[in-house]
Amino acid sequence: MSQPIAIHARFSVQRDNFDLQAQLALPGRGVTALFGHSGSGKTTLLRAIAGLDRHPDSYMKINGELWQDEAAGVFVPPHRRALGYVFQEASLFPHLSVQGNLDFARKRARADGSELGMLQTLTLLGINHLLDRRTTTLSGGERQRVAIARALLARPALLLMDEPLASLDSKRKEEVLPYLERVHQELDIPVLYVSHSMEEVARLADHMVLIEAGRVLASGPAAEILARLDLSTALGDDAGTLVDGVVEGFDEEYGLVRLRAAGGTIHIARGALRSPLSCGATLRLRILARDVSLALTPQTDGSILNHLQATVTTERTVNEGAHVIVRLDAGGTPLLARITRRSRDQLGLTSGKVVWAQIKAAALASPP
Ligand SMILES: Nc1ncnc2c1ncn2[C@@H]1O[C@H](COP(=O)(O)OP(=O)(O)OP(=O)(O)O)[C@@H](O)[C@H]1O
Repeated sequence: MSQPIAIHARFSVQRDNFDLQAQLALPGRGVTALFGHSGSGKTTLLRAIAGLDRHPDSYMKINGELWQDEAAGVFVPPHRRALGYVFQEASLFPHLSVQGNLDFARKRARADGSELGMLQTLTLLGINHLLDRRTTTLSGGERQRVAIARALLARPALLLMDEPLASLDSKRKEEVLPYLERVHQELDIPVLYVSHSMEEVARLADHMVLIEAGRVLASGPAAEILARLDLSTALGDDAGTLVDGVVEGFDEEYGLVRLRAAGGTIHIARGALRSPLSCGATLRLRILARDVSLALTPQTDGSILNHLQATVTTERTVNEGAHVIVRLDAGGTPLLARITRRSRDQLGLTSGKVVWAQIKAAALASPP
């Protein structure tokens, strides 16, 4: 569902070897991922939004409140902006307990902020049992959960997260991600989430801003951006689409889950699910273009389990003419397939042709 725009911003950053020109119009609710390669300008943008760095010719307004308008000489300093900031490494006060850190944030909370009480916040992040602990004795994942709770208790109008999982190993990331998903579901404020991990973006983001070399290449609903052929070069191996499915049953003997998606049934290993799901539960899968192959008839003598009937809509040649990314419509759900140009010619693919998209079940690990 599209959200009304609540954030209007424009930043202009000039550095010796880098310049950023970004115009943003972002929704007032949900997670917006700022996605781009290392050095593309994500942190620069987040710091500008927070007011940690001040740049000329810049502008930032949220919910009708003006934080910066250099043309009019307006600049609200960071400590006066109603925002929470979670950094890569949790910067907690080491001399205070977890409770002390949280009390500090609560004292500084905005009177008119959204009503997320202490108990609700502790429960949301699963940190009730840590209150008496010194922050120096916490694991990395626990520290980040406390840092997120502290940011929320300040009742921000905007939550900024700069790669909050980057300093954690994959096991700790998996520990924290479900809490981020819960925060995402419960919070009624916009979250800007910087990441260069497509896994995190696909899992958390409703909206996406794709940044390349200081420029906004695209901005909009994450599922739409990921399915855009014209961005497939920028996304490289991350090109793929998000597909929503409903669990329709289990194949107990082979440890598989059957998902009903718009284009047909998709099998995925039960062990690849991050939490046990029951029939009727919805699941979002990320299907990478490189994991989809195409056939003119349903192949029953191969190892690939998932076959979705789809229609070719458009295509784009990449990798110096060797590959083609084909965009397909599978019962209303967009899919991308990366195949060789030679295969495209052998199959005689043209717009409107009906094909079978084959997706290896084994490629659909930990969704999305
Ligand atoms: N304080 C600074 N002074 C000078 N140059 C900087 C400064 N901070 C960042 N840069 C440069 O600006 C560019 C953008 O950096 P930025 O940290 O915003 O990128 P990023 O997309 O967040 O990267 P990463 O994913 O690696 O964190 C880079 O070329 C970086 O070297």
